[in-house]
Amino acid sequence: MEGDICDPDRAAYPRIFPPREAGESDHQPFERCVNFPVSVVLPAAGTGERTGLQTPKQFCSFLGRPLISYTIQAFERVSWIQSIVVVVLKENMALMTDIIQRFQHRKVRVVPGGSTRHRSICSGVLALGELEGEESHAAVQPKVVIIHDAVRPFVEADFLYKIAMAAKEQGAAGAIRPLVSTVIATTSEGYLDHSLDRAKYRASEMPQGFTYDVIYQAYQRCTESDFDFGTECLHLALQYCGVSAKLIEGPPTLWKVTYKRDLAAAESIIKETLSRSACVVTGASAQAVTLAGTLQKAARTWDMELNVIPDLKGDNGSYLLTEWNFILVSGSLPCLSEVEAILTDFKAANRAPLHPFVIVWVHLSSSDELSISRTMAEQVAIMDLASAAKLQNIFLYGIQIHQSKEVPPPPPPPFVLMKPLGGSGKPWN
Ligand SMILES: Nc1ccn([C@@H]2O[C@H](COP(=O)(O)OP(=O)(O)OP(=O)(O)O)[C@@H](O)[C@H]2O)c(=O)n1
Ligand SMILES: O=P(O)(O)OC[C@@H](O)[C@@H](O)[C@@H](O)CO
Repeated sequence: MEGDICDPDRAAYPRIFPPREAGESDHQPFERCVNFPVSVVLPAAGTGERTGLQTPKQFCSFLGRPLISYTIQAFERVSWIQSIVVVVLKENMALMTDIIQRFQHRKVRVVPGGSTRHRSICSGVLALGELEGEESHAAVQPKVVIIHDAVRPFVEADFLYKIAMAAKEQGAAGAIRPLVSTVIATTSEGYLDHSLDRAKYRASEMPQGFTYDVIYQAYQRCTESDFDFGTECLHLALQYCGVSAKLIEGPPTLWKVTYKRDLAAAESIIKETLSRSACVVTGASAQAVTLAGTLQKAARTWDMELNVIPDLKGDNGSYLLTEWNFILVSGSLPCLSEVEAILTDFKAANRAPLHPFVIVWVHLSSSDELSISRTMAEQVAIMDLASAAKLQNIFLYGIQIHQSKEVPPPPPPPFVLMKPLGGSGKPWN
């Protein structure tokens, strides 16, 4: 049914969420989902000439991670998207496969692109009709295809939901934004011919959605000239399938990375949003899970996203590659081995810590017999560990929350960071 609540663990996904615009609705803890198969085509076979860089912009790295990995993650975290086809130049297919493996992306297939964006998108759409390998078990031919430029990393699940639902109803749907500049027509001699009434026009952005049949037919019927010079999929749907797309005004975060300045803007947004997310590792301790749950609820009021996981093993290992702030909550007697283990995991993940990581070790102690000497010894030990971690560009903080057995536990304190033990980095928030 439309709007079914599903995937209540959505918060468990690693998230990059674009800065909230004034008045935007608060982050929803649950995700609306659709009840028909939806797949995504991410055209990423361009060369990014307008950036003036050798590296195509979709492969430019921010905080040790290529731009396209952030875009893929934005779609991966949407549980009702069954599969993602990334379309890259043949010579970049090995690189793209490596990125998928390194950042443990799921539901992703790579296909070769073409000499123009339309040819690349068409290649992705055709691939959705030819399911192969393990994909054929997990995914079916989609009812709706979402097409989204791989260089638009800031896209939210709520907007994708709107586009998918409108595409299913209407056959096609697209994101639009108000024009910033007026559109004018020029004469062949380079003079003004006429200007368009800006109020009547909008900028066509991405994501766009189409029923599979519409976009498939549109590409079957369009001309070579469309393939070579066209820039608008919505036009093909209208021209060759008679489907007039539903237009939905999107948030300003849907902009496309086109010029070098856009790369700098994207990096600052990624950094800003990453500083507002953290991974809480609770271990097996029920006490730690309780505190983490309280923290997660409180963090939402600070516009922060906390992913709560028991450990960093298996699939959760991907957090070591995508998260920058970790809160290790240990309810047992302080065992530095948990901290040492996470530092070892970081080393094994071979993260190039160009920017400081932060690990906050929260130790809940309820024993009244904690001897002063023991506490001192632990503090010295963790400060030594923090000094060693700092050489890896990891700032280790320690917080000890001691509650006596005699006194009922107080409400969890507002999460205030202590001065770093041994580190000297800025508190992460
Ligand atoms: N033959 C092409 C050209 C573009 N794209 C993709 O379409 C998206 C939007 O295109 P654009 O911003 O124009 O990217 P480039 O073509 O790489 O940029 P430029 O025109 O500056 O070279 C990008 O993700 C790009 O990789 C594609 O898949 N295949
Ligand atoms: O023309 P470019 O390849 O730079 O970008 C593609 C854009 O035209 C396209 O993403 C939107 O305008 C929606 O169709």
